[in-house]
Amino acid sequence: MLCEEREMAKKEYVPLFETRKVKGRILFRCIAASILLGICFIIMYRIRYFPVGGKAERWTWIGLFLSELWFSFYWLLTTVCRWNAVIRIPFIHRLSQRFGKELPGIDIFVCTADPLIEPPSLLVNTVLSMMAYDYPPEKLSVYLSDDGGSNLTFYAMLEAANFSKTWLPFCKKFQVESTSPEAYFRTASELVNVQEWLSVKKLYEDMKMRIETTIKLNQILEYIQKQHKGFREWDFVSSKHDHHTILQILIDGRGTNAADIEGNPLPTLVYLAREKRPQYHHHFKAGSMNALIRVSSKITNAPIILNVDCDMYSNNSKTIKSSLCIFMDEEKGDEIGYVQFPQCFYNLTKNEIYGSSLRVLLQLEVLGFDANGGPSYMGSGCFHRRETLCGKKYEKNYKVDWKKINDKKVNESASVLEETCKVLASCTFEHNTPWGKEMGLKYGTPVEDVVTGMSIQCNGWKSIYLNPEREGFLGVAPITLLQNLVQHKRWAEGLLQLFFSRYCPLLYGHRKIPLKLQLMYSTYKLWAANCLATWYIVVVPCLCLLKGISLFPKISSPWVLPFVYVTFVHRAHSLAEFLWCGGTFRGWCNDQRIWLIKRTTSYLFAFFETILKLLGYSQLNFVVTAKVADEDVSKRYDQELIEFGAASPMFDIIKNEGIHPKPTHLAKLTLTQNSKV
Ligand SMILES: O=c1ccn([C@@H]2O[C@H](COP(=O)(O)OP(=O)(O)O[C@H]3O[C@H](CO)[C@@H](O)[C@H](O)[C@H]3O)[C@@H](O)[C@H]2O)c(=O)[nH]1
Ligand SMILES: [Mn+2]
Repeated sequence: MLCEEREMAKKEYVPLFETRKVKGRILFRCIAASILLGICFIIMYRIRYFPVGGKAERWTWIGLFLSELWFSFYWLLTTVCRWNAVIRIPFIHRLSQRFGKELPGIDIFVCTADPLIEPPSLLVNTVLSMMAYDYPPEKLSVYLSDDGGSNLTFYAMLEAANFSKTWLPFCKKFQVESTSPEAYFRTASELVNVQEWLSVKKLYEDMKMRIETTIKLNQILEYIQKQHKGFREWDFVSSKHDHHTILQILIDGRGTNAADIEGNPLPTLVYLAREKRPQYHHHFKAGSMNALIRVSSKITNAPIILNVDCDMYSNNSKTIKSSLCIFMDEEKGDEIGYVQFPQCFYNLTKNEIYGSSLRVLLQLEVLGFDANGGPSYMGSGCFHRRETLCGKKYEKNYKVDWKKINDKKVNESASVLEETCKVLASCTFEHNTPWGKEMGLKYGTPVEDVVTGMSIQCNGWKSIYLNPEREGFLGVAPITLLQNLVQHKRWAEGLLQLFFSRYCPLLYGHRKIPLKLQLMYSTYKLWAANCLATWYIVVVPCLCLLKGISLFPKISSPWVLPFVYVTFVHRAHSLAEFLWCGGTFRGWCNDQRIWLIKRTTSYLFAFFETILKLLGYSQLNFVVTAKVADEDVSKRYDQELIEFGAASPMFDIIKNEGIHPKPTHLAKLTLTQNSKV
């Protein structure tokens, strides 16, 4: 009988999302096979023609051979990433039909760390865009974690809470996209209703001006301070590194006071600055996320958590619903731990001078992850199941009863919650608990996202990648060369450290995730390790040319063919991929240049710092990427000029490198470069 019922249910089942295979994989596999053949010939050549002459010849030959072997191995890893690929298509209308009023609560976590390099006006836009999702407001809550512990940020949030009363009904009425006011007023070409449009725009601009003036003044005027009890908390704050927990529920979505100008309910909005004391490590973003997980569990406790960086505003009001199509699919949804959206950027220029769109990675390679267990967690634009994030292991036949989850109610008043939840965000709360290890985001690494995602997959969950045509989230890509290199150094270093830790995908993931996924993770974790072989190839053959040592076959020899073939086809394939992902030819050339620069600077520094850390000589650190720049810098960025900005040892390296051998060339590059090199 039961069996029959199940059969019936199966027949009626209409999926909420669909999986499609990416085309062109057979062609790719043929190309890969031909490159592999070429590599075999190169290896044969290296062995057969091993020089018998001088010592220098032999050693340089061995060095080159090892570099080539490394590159071949690395190429194999990248080929695994591309072997199969899938895309997912959610059916939002089916979700609404089927679940109507039974949609689950969503807690949105936004993290910020510093009001100077992550301006509150940017943050306000992110928060407003999140509050304006096309989703029942009583089921939506936005939590901000302020690691800067700044009353300026708090003030900006109050302004956001206030403006949301006008902004949300406006978005709803005119179906605004994007729901970030800044982005909307920057790009909206059509005036929906001139009067209303202008008045909301004016309200927004006034608010922005008030926030920016306050930031410039660097203090909150007295009359503003009187408007909210929360400001009094700062009377006891000595510095951003030394203060108690500040928790303020700015909008209590359950209350009757929480209504917009048209009387509709508003989402809950919470401000949290967790406790900080100099003697306790705060574990950067992972620490603040874990504090948010605990605090939110007592206030709204939504079963799904969306996490974004402070600059990543929502660009698509349907994003929550698309992600729910995955989680709530009756057949495949229950095994999904998280749904990741790509990190897209609104400030990219046409030819992406710094290659910061990560185009091929986000549009192609990650589809390979998805075909083999799921994408890595990328820190922003990711929907998690709360229990998965808290360390729950997947059990076969696990089923969520969405109705039951919806029924939880919290009765305490906002002010009681503010007091009772403080302890959850204190420095000592996590002592002798599994937080940071088995629960929540993992500590001890600057790439908490990657390791947390991988451990969720090792707990038996799958993940899914959604990349809708209209981007789900848009953020700020770093706009100077140094910012780019420093960001990549943080990533490469964090990833390599993981490779040498107990979280090495080959060991930690053994028998828990598919082998292919283990190898894909390794590709990223070994980014930094590329620096040595790259340096060798950049420097040694040139020196050998000067010394008359021959390392490659003569043009007339047939052995030259595999070298030419592999180089040419490999690069042509890379170009084709780049264009397929929507890039330009020049963009690809820029990407190649930045690729070489990164490999010889960021990765080199990351490599040696990892070794120092392994030996215990260096400490963990997280350099937050700036999200503002002065006007001149932005202008040069728009003109696609490389910005060197502050001095850095990384630049000394570029100066001496093969790409631009003459220092004068570098100076010229600074001033006049327009990506022609
Ligand atoms: O002590 C800290 C440091 C950072 N952050 C926040 O973490 C986010 C990411 O920092 P950012 O400097 O923008 O790093 P990115 O390199 O742009 O971010 C990517 O890489 C990080 C790991 O290296 C992940 O944490 C991010 O989610 C991911 O988007 C920002 O919102 C910060 O405000 C904190 O909350 N506390
Ligand atoms: Mn960022």
